[in-house]
Amino acid sequence: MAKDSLLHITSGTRFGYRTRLPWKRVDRCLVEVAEEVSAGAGLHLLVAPNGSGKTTLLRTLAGLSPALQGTVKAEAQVHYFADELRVDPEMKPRTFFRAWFSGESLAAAEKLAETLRLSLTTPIGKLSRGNRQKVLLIMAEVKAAQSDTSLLLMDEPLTGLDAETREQVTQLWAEAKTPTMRLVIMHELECVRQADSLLTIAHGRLRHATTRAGSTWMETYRSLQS
Ligand SMILES: Nc1ncnc2c1ncn2[C@@H]1O[C@H](COP(=O)(O)OP(=O)(O)OP(=O)(O)O)[C@@H](O)[C@H]1O
Repeated sequence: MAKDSLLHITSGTRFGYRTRLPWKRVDRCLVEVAEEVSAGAGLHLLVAPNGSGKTTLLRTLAGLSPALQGTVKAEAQVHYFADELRVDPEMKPRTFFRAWFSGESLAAAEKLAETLRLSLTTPIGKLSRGNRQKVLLIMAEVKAAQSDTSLLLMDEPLTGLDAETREQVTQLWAEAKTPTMRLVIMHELECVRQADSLLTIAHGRLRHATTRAGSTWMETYRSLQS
């Protein structure tokens, strides 16, 4: 594993799922890794068409499902955040944060809620989609701040957020003090100004660009997809 690399996926690794037919088990491969992938602290975007295997890839990196073949190594505390917060809808963000954090971490979570204009006293089930996302985003930031080195795997964390909040969140990511690698699934590349690399899935292959082809990552994305 290269120095400063927090995530390493060896070439030949295959991501997908297994189905069981009555007489045998069948591997359904969604993503193959032809060239090894290494990435370190910073913001890494995972952008690919619907149904191409992004969530499956992220869940495998999180250890929630096995790789069909090959290995994945993470040299960091791994935290996975699904695309939706699944908790008791009656729970309020304040109670949620108090269940997870105390002391300085709890204070940091409550401060972030204020910064992002999240009501701590509205039941989570009554919050809008964007406001529910804020609970997840705050959770992720405080978790990252608690570890020396973290790998945050986030499935569409910016979905549902208004433009101002997106701006604030990407700013928070850029200013984070602890060495954190964020691998973030997203669909709207336009809202990201600064990122360290872009991963995509094209024709079932994982592709990784560490330099931007044009003024935005969109051009890089298009060239990797072609
Ligand atoms: N355990 C499973 N059993 C059956 N099908 C599965 C399983 N896991 C994933 N799939 C299928 O694999 C495909 C890829 O799913 P995945 O959710 O990883 O894609 P995605 O790129 O995240 O999609 P989206 O952008 O729409 O969220 C989908 O067609 C999905 O239905």
